[in-house]
Parts: sequence; C-alpha cells; structure tokens
Amino acid sequence: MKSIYMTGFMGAGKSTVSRLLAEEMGLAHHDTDEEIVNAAGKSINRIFEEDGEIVFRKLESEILHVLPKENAVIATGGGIIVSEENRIFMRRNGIVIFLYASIEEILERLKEDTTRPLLQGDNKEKAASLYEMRLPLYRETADICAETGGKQAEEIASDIKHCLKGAGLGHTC
Ligand SMILES: Nc1ncnc2c1ncn2[C@@H]1O[C@H](COP(=O)(O)OP(=O)(O)OP(=O)(O)O)[C@@H](O)[C@H]1O
Ligand SMILES: O=C(O)C1=C[C@@H](O)[C@@H](O)[C@H](O)C1
Ligand SMILES: [Mg+2]
Repeated sequence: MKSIYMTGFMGAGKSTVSRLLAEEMGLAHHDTDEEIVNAAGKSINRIFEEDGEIVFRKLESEILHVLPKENAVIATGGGIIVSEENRIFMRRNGIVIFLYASIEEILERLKEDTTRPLLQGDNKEKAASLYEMRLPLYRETADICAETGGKQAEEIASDIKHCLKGAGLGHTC
C-alpha cells in the first residue's frame, strides 16, 4: 500500500501514534525529525541554533523525498506542510492523516517540553498564531483528519486503522 504521512501541529501525537499504527498494521515506521537528528548528528535545538531554520527545512524536505513511498507510516515534523512542494509530494505519493488537537490541549501536553525550538519561552500568543496560520494547510493536505482530544494514542491508532480498512477517507475536523 501507499505510505501514510502523519501530519499535525507539534504535540498532536504524530510520533507516538504513527509508531503504534505501524506496529498494528505491520508496516515500517519512520519519523522525519528522528532522521534529521541522525543525519545531522545533533539535536533539533542545536540545528536551529547553529545552522538556522532554513537549513533544518532543507534537510526535512530532502528526507521526506527519500523515505519509502510504500508500506511505511511516516511521522512528519509539525512544519513540513509549510512547503507547498512537500504538501504536493505527500498528497501525490501517499495517504495523508492530519492529527488534530486544539491549541489548548497542545500547550498542556508540551508545557514541560524543552525540545521544540519554536515553542521555547512562555509565549502562548506566538504558538497560537503559528497554529492558526498552519491549520488550513494541515486541513487542505489531509485525506483523513483524526481528532485526538480526550483519546489515548492506542485508541487513535486503532480508529485510524479502521478508517483505512473501511476506505473511509475524507473525514473532516
Ligand atoms: N492522545 C494523546 N493524549 C495525550 N497526550 C498525548 C497524546 N498523544 C501524544 N501525547 C503526548 O504529547 C507529547 C507530544 O507527542 P508527540 O511527540 O507524539 O507529538 P508530535 O506530533 O510528534 O510532535 P512534533 O511535531 O513536535 O514532533 C508527548 O509527551 C506524548 O506522550
Ligand atoms: O512545527 C514545527 O515547525 C516543528 C515541529 C517539530 O516536529 C520539529 O520538526 C521542529 O521542532 C519544528
Ligand atoms: Mg514528532
């Protein structure tokens, strides 16, 4: 089958849910953020600090293009959809699943997190404006939208699997 690209804002649960979904469906699992860290040999924070976001985005797009286009579940980074070329690539080559969580839920999930450079500092307005700017891009790129609020990762993975099996594409949220 075509690979599954999981998209959504930071903290939506892409890394967590994609791993479970891959296990449940017997597919390979990849995470663009992990691949970037491995390729660069340093953390995302350090890439942003030492090389800048533009270099990070270039690596992210390169990695997206070389990951398997079949039989894999791929967790993407929260900003992958900012590039139109990446959006077109994912739509053309795979099934795109948008994990939706409200900004309140995201800020709650990530309140202790120090690994996401774009959310460092206690600037909720900045996070909310990035979220609002990206929301239409997640929506327009998605084949399936999965609501994550109030659900455990296992339940979300299982909902997605059933949706895919029933070919119930086209959910909105
Ligand atoms: N459904 C959920 N309910 C509550 N917490 C969750 C849920 N899914 C994930 N989390 C928690 O939220 C945090 C972020 O999850 P995860 O790393 O999977 O997000 P992500 O979408 O991959 O983020 P990023 O875009 O930054 O890579 C983790 O601490 C994880 O345990
Ligand atoms: O939303 C974003 O722009 C990001 C999300 C993370 O997955 C990482 O890719 C990085 O922290 C940037
Ligand atoms: Mg992740």
